[in-house]
Amino acid sequence: MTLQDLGYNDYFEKLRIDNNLEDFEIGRVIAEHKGRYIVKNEKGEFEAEITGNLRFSAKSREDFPTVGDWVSLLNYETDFVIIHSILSRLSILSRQAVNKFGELQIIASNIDYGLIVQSVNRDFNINRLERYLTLCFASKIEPIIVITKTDLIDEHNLNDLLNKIKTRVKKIPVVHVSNETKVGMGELKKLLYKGKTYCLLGSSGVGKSSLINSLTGENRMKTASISEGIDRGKHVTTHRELIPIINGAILIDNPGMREVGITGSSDGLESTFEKIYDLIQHCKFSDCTHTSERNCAIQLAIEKGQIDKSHFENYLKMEREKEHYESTVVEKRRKDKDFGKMIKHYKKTRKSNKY
Ligand SMILES: Nc1nc2c(ncn2[C@@H]2O[C@H](COP(=O)(O)OP(=O)(O)OP(=O)(O)O)[C@@H](O)[C@H]2O)c(=O)[nH]1
Ligand SMILES: [Zn+2]
Repeated sequence: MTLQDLGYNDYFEKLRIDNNLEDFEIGRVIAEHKGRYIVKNEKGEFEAEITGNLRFSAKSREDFPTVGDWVSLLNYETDFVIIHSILSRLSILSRQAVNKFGELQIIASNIDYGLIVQSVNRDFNINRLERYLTLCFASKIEPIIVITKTDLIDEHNLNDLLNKIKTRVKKIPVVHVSNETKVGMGELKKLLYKGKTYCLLGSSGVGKSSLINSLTGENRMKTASISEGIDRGKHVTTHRELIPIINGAILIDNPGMREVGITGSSDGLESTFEKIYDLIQHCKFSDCTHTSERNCAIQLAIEKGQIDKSHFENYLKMEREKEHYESTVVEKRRKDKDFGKMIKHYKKTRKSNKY
């Protein structure tokens, strides 16, 4: 397997040269577990740890490697390497859950496309679809909508559902598949490009694992755990979280991915609600709430059927959440800072009161 097969390209090669890393080997992080990593390159798979320097200079979670990262390597041993640096990331997917330092939890990096998966039955929900879109835009990941389990409804109902998506979601590819009959798989395959990295986003039970099996052509869930003699004799079970799929594309799937939160809000609303942002710019009332004012640009557009009322309502909801989310993060940071100051002050007075 070459670096290109793992997703390496001219962009990262330029980064390597610009950062004077020509003398280093390069690899991609394919798994992470409690500060230990598996890195893969054309020479094989290696267990890895970060240099002390990287550890001590790290200011936040973002400064540690994550699955999908391209890293420069030191100290080649038979099966062990040291991660010397992380090439700057093209995209970062993080969990909206905020840790005690007010940081997001990073799930994976350098993902090109996000397959947003919803099934035609109970799970189908356009508001949620817009949430996932927003998450993708905020993460710099290109979204593709994949509707699954199409074998469970007839053609008429499927078209209804696809039309519903079309009226609310513009400019995003939508494909529909069945993991049972494999209908539509050909269309999805056309969107899987060689050397591009994908991830699957969607609720539990929508058919993500089945889709992985369809796209790898093997029962991955059986082959995922490989017990190997890494860590010098100690046997650990490692899940490779970066999976080669058809067409030479790459899929990142890890436990965190399944928990990607879409409850908190994020940036990216401008792209999901592009038309609404545009209309707001053109609303002639500067202090308009766009909810009840007469001749408000938004209200007029809704009346004329240019935008969907439910689309606008989802926008309002997500905007409110975003504001709430941002204020809690600011508040949290302020409190942590105050606490830090208090500790400092306490230590200082304790010192000066020594005798
Ligand atoms: N009829 C039908 N059933 C499907 C299809 N895809 C998946 N299923 C079934 O739906 C159930 C859930 O599928 P999974 O692939 O495990 O769903 P998942 O998204 O991976 O779920 P989590 O692992 O919980 O995140 C299983 O019983 C599958 O057999 C499909 O295209 N058609
Ligand atoms: Zn208005």
